[in-house]
Amino acid sequence: MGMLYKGKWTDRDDIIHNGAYLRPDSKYNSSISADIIENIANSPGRYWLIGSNSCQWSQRAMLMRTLKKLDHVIPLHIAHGPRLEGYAINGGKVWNVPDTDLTIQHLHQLYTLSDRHYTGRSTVPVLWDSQTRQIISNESSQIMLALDKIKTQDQLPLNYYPPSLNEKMSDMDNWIYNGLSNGVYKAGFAQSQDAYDQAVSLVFSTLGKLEQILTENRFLFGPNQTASDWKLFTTLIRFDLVYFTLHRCQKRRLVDYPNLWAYTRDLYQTPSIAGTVDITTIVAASFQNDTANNPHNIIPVLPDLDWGAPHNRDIQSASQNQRITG
Ligand SMILES: N[C@@H](CCC(=O)N[C@@H](CS)C(=O)NCC(=O)O)C(=O)O
Repeated sequence: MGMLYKGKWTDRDDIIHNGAYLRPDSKYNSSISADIIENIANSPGRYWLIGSNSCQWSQRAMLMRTLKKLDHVIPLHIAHGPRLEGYAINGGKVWNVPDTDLTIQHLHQLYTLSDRHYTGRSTVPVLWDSQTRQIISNESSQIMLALDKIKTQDQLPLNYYPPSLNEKMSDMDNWIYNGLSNGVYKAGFAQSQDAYDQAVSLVFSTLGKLEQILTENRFLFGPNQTASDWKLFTTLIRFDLVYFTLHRCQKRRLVDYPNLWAYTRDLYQTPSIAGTVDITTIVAASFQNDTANNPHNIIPVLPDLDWGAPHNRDIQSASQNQRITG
């Protein structure tokens, strides 16, 4: 896949250790300051979100932008195209870095614009400050949290991080990340049987426990959606399409878990969300860019999944269906 080393693109990877995949921490991982959050609201068009339609981490940030009605405040650029040096920024063509006369072709060039000695992976999503030409964050969870805090006039007063759930959400997010959301990558990128076995076992024990939790609750923490649900959603929606086959997580499909499958449809049917899900690109880009698992670049035929089928989960908590505001 390749990465930047001291500002230069190299073939190094640094992600497999003893046969196991180890996702490096994002380099711009700190929490986004209150000043920047205020600036985002007050300077529409200054901060850009760069994401990819195939990537579950990008989709988390893109979802939050949509849920919080920030589309006119934070422009979105979708990175796509052949990955010659990591992510192409604009389908193989050049892209004008916003508010500059600079053009780039690869995502990694945005990283070296921000820090010309950057060492690390160049990943999406990126929150980019077009004024200072700096990456503000390349960590989806920090971007989500910051977007949730932005207040604009025409926004619904929704809060996906209710303060009362702070600790519980953080525990839930870590558990789901380790077992499932990153677990499917540990399974898919494993280079030893042992590493694969361990990862897959954790994937399915996590799914089993989630199925249980969703027997009692419409969403992870009750009748209201939280950011934890949206993080989980971006993994679940890819499960039968990509992780089941390409990453060999094939003990059970998402559709074999009645609660999880209905829960995923419930989230998918939330207004404006379907527009952030590009099934065709999720499948095509995942299969075309994983030459280790799919050397001939064959894109599989999509499974028949009816995302629009009634989910019937609102019945469960109709009496308590009040939004948390904040
Ligand atoms: N922890 C990061 C992970 C981001 C990430 O790994 N993105 C993948 C795409 S799904 C990527 O850009 N990979 C390119 C690479 O590792 O070179 C986040 O949640 O934002």
